[in-house]
Amino acid sequence: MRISFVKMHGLGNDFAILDGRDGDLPLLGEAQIRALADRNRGIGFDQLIVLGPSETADFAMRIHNADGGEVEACGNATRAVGVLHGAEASIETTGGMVQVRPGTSMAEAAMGAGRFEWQDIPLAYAMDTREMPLGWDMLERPSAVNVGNPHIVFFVDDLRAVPLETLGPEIETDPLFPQRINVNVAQILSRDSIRLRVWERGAGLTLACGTGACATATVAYRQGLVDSVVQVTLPGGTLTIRHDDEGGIHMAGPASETYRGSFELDDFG
Ligand SMILES: N[C@@H](CCC[C@H](N)C(=O)O)C(=O)O
Repeated sequence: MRISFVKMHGLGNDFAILDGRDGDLPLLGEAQIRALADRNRGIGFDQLIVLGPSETADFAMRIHNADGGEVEACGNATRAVGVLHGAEASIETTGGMVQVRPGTSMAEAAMGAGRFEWQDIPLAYAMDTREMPLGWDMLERPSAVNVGNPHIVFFVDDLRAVPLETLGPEIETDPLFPQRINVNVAQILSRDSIRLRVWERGAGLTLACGTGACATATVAYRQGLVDSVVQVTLPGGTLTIRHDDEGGIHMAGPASETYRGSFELDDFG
């Protein structure tokens, strides 16, 4: 079976998008997704995005990391899918409902409110974003927030000094996090500017993580470190994150199509 895809990216966080909104896509297995994600032998992407029909929203979006695992939310893909769709839309994800409003090579997305919990266990000290008494080497006293998907956020004085390529996988797979976790390391530059690097669960170091930017900005805002509108700069570029009066998180930033193609499913297991 031949399957068409659209390759897109948001700040260099890249996706292959399969459009099954008319309902005729087969379900791909984890091994097939891993093979397609291979940057030498497959298409190569951080996440595979599968669009489908929805009874509660304009359409549904399922998200798979490069390791094949299905996850709940993806901020950069939300904007990319908005640009692909070309009109304002509500999108059902397993992490909740999101709204997207596309412009030219950019989109704004309403990502919902952050839930201050630690994986399945809402902890008293995590509920109000207080720092948690935990540490991994030079990364200490994180906060945890769920913005559809789970994130842990560390604030540091010098982002460049953090070996995220070694600490990221260690924290992601710590037995404290049975569902694994996205690891954000951030430096506050001013009340409206944050510098951020993210080790993504199931994808590793990426050029940008939209939900990571939302998670980091919302923790920083709740802790009084930044204003309600903040620029979050990742290796791939900058997102604007805004908090509304109800606690909703809004993200704005670029997204664009790279190319279109197709693959033979049998070639990928
Ligand atoms: N790149 C994404 C997040 C993708 C999912 C994440 N790795 C997870 O496992 O939750 C974004 O832009 O938000």
